[in-house]
Amino acid sequence: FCQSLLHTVFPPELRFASLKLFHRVFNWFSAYCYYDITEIDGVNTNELYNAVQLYLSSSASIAGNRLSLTRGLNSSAITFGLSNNDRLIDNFKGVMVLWEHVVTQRQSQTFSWRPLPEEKRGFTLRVKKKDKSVILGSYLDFVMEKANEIRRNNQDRLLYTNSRGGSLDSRGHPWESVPFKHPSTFDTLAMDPIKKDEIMADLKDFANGESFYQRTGRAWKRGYLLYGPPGTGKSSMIAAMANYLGYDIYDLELTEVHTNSELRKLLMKTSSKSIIVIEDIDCSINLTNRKKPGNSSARSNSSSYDVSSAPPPGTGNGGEDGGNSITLSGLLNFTDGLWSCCGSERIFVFTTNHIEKLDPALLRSGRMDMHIYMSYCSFPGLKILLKNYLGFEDGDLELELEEELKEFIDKAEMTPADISEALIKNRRNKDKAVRELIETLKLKADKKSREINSTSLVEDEEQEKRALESPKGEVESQEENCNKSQKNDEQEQDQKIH
Ligand SMILES: Nc1ncnc2c1ncn2[C@@H]1O[C@H](COP(=O)(O)OP(=O)(O)OP(=O)(O)O)[C@@H](O)[C@H]1O
Ligand SMILES: [Mg+2]
Repeated sequence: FCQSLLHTVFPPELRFASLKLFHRVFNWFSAYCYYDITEIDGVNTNELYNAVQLYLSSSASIAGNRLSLTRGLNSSAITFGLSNNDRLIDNFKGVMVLWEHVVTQRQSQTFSWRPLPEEKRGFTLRVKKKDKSVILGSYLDFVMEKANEIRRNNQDRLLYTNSRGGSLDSRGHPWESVPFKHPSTFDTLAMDPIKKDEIMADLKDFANGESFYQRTGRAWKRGYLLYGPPGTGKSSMIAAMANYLGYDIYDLELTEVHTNSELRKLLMKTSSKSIIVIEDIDCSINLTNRKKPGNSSARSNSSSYDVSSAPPPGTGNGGEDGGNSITLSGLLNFTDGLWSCCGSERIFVFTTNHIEKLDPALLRSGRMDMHIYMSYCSFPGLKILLKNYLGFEDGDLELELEEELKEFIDKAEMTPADISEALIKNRRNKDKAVRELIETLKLKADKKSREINSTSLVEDEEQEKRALESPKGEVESQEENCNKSQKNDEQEQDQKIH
């Protein structure tokens, strides 16, 4: 009645002014303050709204009588949420706060770049005025952190990639994301079990090492360099790492990044508990020689990356040179410099097929903490594949077949990718699969040994020719050299295997 009286008696301006005054007086005497977290902030989606919704879902599922259920596209879990205009009390460090989910109809469609939903949704947080500092200081950070944790535990990990040409999305982010669903785990990864355990222990130590990193004054990050021939499981290893730790993956496409400062901005927008991946780093580094069309040659020379004249990492301008191209030192600053610490708990993984092509600056100790050689399939690796693809447990395989596999697997130099293909083909008939695999291994081993023989034969012939052509004194020294280089080759191979 009062409201209708107010409507008829007072003009709208006066009504508005009196309401404002009423609110001001009310706020003055009220013991509470209120914070509104709306779903849409201007035209952008408010991330805090989504985080609060997820955070409250953990307590709402226990406390609430009426809940709204949601399941995101491709998500594996259902989240509970507060229904419209429902309330929930939360406790943080002994401080009681009240959350209310407020849903109102949007009055009229105002002009905007994209159509807005008809309902206006938001959370209102009610806090006692005396507790304001606690809440603003750490509660909202805690809510964000908790929401991320819930998302990760729901197996809703994300795979990010940098947008084409460095463009930003509608929310101003340079990363685009999709749900990450790679099924690779350390159980499915075929490699030497001792090496695998070592890597898993290293990852766990890293994830649990907050106090260690704090104590030793090191940034909480770790670098892994995965190298080896194609198809030996480098990408699968990255997926296994992410699944093991529950981290998001940022797959950095270096060819889409044009300047060092762009690279830094990308880094700033990554979250903690994530793996930042640069695949085929050797190919990306070659790209640093790119020349911008139309650049003067002097300028492009100075902005290009040159192995011999690469400035030491961390030397300020870092070869930015007007920001025309991304340089090795820019990349090193990305992983190592001050900016690399703008988040925490991050893992950098670089992969390459040709470690020998990489600049020593990338390989020096302390930069990439662990160098992991992904080798051709070894016998322990093969056993894992036989178990996963055909269900062979230890001792299931006939001794004779096992011996044959053991004999030929190293000589054949087949990648786990090749072997898994061979096993998939005959997975309905286990015995046939093993028999065929042995045949393939034998063939490949034979081919390899013939290749080795033929190359050594050619070398011998060449040596003989040279011996005939040159005077006697030189022959001896050439033979010596040859022996030396053979020895070196052998040593190199030994080192690789170890
Ligand atoms: N070590 C492994 N254990 C189990 N499966 C493997 C392994 N290596 C390769 N595979 C299989 O082969 C496929 C290709 O492997 P992956 O993409 O991980 O190789 P890569 O080393 O990253 O190759 P590239 O150097 O070409 O990127 C995978 O999908 C997986 O099924
Ligand atoms: Mg790969």
